[in-house]
Amino acid sequence: MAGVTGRLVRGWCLRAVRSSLQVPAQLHMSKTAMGASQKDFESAVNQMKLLKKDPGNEVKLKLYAHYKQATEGPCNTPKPAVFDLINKAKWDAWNALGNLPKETARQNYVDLVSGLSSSSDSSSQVKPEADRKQAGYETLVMTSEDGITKIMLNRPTKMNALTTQMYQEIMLALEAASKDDSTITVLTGNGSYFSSGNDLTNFVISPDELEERARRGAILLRDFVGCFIDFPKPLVAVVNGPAVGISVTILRLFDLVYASDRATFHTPFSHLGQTPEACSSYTFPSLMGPAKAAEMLIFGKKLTAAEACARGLVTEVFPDSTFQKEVWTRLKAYSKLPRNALRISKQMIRNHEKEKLHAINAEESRILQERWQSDECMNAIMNFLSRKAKL
Ligand SMILES: CCCCCCCCCCC/C=C/C(=O)SCCNC(=O)CCNC(=O)[C@H](O)C(C)(C)COP(=O)(O)OP(=O)(O)OC[C@H]1O[C@@H](n2cnc3c(N)ncnc32)[C@H](O)[C@@H]1OP(=O)(O)O
Repeated sequence: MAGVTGRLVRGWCLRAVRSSLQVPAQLHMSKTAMGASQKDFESAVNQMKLLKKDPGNEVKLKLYAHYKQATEGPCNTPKPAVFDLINKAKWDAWNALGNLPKETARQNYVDLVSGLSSSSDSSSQVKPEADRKQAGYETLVMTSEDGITKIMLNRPTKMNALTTQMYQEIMLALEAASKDDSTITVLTGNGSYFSSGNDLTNFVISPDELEERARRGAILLRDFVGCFIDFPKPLVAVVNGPAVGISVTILRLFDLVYASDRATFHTPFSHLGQTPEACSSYTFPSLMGPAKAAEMLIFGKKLTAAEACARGLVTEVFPDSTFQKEVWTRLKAYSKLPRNALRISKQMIRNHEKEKLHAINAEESRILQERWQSDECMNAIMNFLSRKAKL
């Protein structure tokens, strides 16, 4: 009986909404953003030889230390005499990396060099100081100013619900932000919502397409979340209003989460016949304990901003009336901090669990691929679309 209902629902969805969905090609982040290969490392070493501007002693020491760690592992030479100042500074820098894995050191070295190259490239170009809006996005507004790249979700009349095009544009925007000369990257929403999560019209498809679309949806989801796991710079969420679904679960992959006191945090996965994503099945219990995580992820309890802050999901809550002013003043000050130190510190905090997060992301995406084809999920989507069509 349920199967028949499911088939009817799927047929109804197609007829009722008459959507002409196109399936865009899947987008993959470049290998460099995912982890530096030996080739990336060698090319960064060669790039350093061509650098025209002296990056200063502090940076040179970091480069030295990461080069040694990447090629030889933890510091293995005797400590130089106290008066041998240069060699002692080099030894201290290398020794300070402790047991940092070779791969991480290699990635950090590549990031350091790429930061130096992009800042020397940018200094050779004449760019206006004013807000630089970047063209080419239909669902986002991307701007760069004062060392901050801002990615703003821009479907305010649909509460910034995430279409498949939007997931792809966000991935492109993150890739661009990871390589630009900004210090901090911010994600925020235009209008009253931060985001209402996955756009449920992503499910408006014909029954014979469902299996293939679910397969592609799972790849899209995995790649999308993967970009956040791997994002190399400090990433800040400016949660301007309510957040639903994946726009809540993804927050644990940000480095700072600032919320207006008007924001709410809602993950109604069970109501939609779906299951948690963006690694939240692991990150939420580890953040707030399994009992509180269950309340959100299994039973769909909606949290206020203050509650989300108490559970560690939000860094700080601001009154809505002063939210934008206070947050941007704070971020502008942070963006003046030494860029490479921020990046390296972020990576030191995040690298420990990266591999685990990728594995969890893959598993959650696989489970959702099955869920999307279930009658429970299709019935829930139909309920939403029926209300929308005022049937
Ligand atoms: C085959 C499968 C392929 C799938 C590929 C996907 C790949 C990645 C998947 C990642 C998994 C993510 C999961 C989630 O995020 S689960 C959460 C999903 N979101 C919701 O359930 C929210 C649904 N929306 C609402 O409940 C309400 O709209 C809301 C409470 C957000 C606001 O209510 P309000 O009454 O204030 O406003 P309206 O409902 O009138 O909204 C205004 C218009 O915006 C449209 N809208 C809003 N949110 C969504 C949405 N999420 N999906 C689609 N449309 C949305 C709403 O319909 C109104 O539109 P109209 O003016 O045209 O009626």
